[in-house]
Amino acid sequence: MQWTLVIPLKPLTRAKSRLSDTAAEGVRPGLALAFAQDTVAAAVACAAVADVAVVTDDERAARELAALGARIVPDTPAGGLNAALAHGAGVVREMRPRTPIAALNADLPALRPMELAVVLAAAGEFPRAFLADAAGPGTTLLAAGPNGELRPEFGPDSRSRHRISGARELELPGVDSVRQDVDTGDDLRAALALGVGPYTAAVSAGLLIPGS
Ligand SMILES: Nc1nc2c(ncn2[C@@H]2O[C@H](COP(=O)(O)OP(=O)(O)OP(=O)(O)O)[C@@H](O)[C@H]2O)c(=O)[nH]1
Ligand SMILES: C=C(OP(=O)(O)O)C(=O)O
Repeated sequence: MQWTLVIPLKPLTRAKSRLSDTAAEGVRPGLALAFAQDTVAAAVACAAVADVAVVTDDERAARELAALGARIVPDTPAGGLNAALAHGAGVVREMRPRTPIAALNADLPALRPMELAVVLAAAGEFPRAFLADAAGPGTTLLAAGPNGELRPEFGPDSRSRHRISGARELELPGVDSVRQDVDTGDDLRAALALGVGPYTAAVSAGLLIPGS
């Protein structure tokens, strides 16, 4: 099965506010972009992925991520993460009516293409499925098969929201890189320990991260 991924990215100057104790205000936009670049590069390199659509209004991110092979979808004026994902999924389905779709967070700097392929193969067994984030209460990937709607419920407690919505939770060993999103300094240390991609490695080399 060949998937289309929908990756949401808010304007870089507003991104990653919970990293304020780890990265100064002037550094956070570049760090958020680096996370997205490593995420998109790994997604594009995944054998199970036919197309990557990034939903963003950020011009710099759009330029850099298009250069990696992503299709850019302008954000919806409705605003908010779930509206952006539903909008992106709608645009994708207009172009490819029966493509399976997976929403993927843009903050997975350790993402490995092989692990993403394992998660997508498992997701393909169910009409809707999701993967919890490494911290536990969140979600990093939500998938819908060829005939299913995404119905995203990202945000606080999205793991239980996705479970309640009827999506199947994927419990898989060996897919840490798909679960390790980065919201806090501790998350960044965990991602660096897994091994991040080249964009995040370059930017985080300039940060003094205690404990890393
Ligand atoms: N296109 C789009 N993406 C969004 C929007 N809100 C959040 N996102 C993206 O959704 C993912 C999770 O977002 P959040 O956890 O809310 O924001 P964040 O920038 O990762 O972190 P914080 O600022 O610390 O909350 C990230 O990839 C964001 O860039 C939105 O309104 N539009
Ligand atoms: C929006 C989510 O991600 P984050 O952990 O980045 O807030 C989520 O887990 O639903």
